[in-house]
Amino acid sequence: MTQDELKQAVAQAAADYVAQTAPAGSIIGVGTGSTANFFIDALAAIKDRYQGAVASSEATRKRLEGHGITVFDLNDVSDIPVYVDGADEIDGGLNMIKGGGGALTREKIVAAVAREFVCICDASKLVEVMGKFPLPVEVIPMARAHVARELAKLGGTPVLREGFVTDNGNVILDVKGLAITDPKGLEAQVNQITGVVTNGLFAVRPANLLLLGTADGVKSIR
Ligand SMILES: O=C[C@H](O)[C@H](O)[C@H](O)COP(=O)(O)O
Repeated sequence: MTQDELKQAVAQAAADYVAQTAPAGSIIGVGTGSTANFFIDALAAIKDRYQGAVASSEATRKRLEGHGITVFDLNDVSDIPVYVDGADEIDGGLNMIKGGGGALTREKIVAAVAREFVCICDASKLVEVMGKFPLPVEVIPMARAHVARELAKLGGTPVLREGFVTDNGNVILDVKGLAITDPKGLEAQVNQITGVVTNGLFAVRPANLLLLGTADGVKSIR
């Protein structure tokens, strides 16, 4: 199976899971990225059961609307039974690195409201210790140099994502060389740096369920 076929398989498994568990008339949280895009396409087939969705990025909002799915402002929504999104890396404790597409902050906000986080990945994303994938950190532009110096003190090598601006008007520093043995501690530590909006570690709020696309089929890991 190709990587895209694995992503499509987990996206379909997630849509089936949503159909089984999310109450009719509810609002679904939707992530960002190539795997989430396959999920949006699968969600379109069952869209009439739901009121609509909350999007974690402008790209996701456009794709949802392209399928005729109503997109709600998160401020108008108090209950999201399930949030479905991909990840750049995920470990056995279902902690994740996200933000390869730069949508980490809105993803973290929607995930914070959701009752359940379902992560959908192909098998290449499951790792023992996270950190091979550079950790994305969203930063207020005027704080870029200060935050970079502070991240270097933590042992990382921050690299500005050139020519990229987030949906929130900020920049991204991708931090290489971090061995993430304490994901929750590092998530909190990086978020303490003044000028950081948030970082791509999802450990304070890890996934509840991983649907992993493998050559032997989709595996469910809790
Ligand atoms: O900002 C992007 C998101 O965190 C994505 O969920 C993540 O980068 C994984 O994307 P993909 O499914 O394209 O590998």
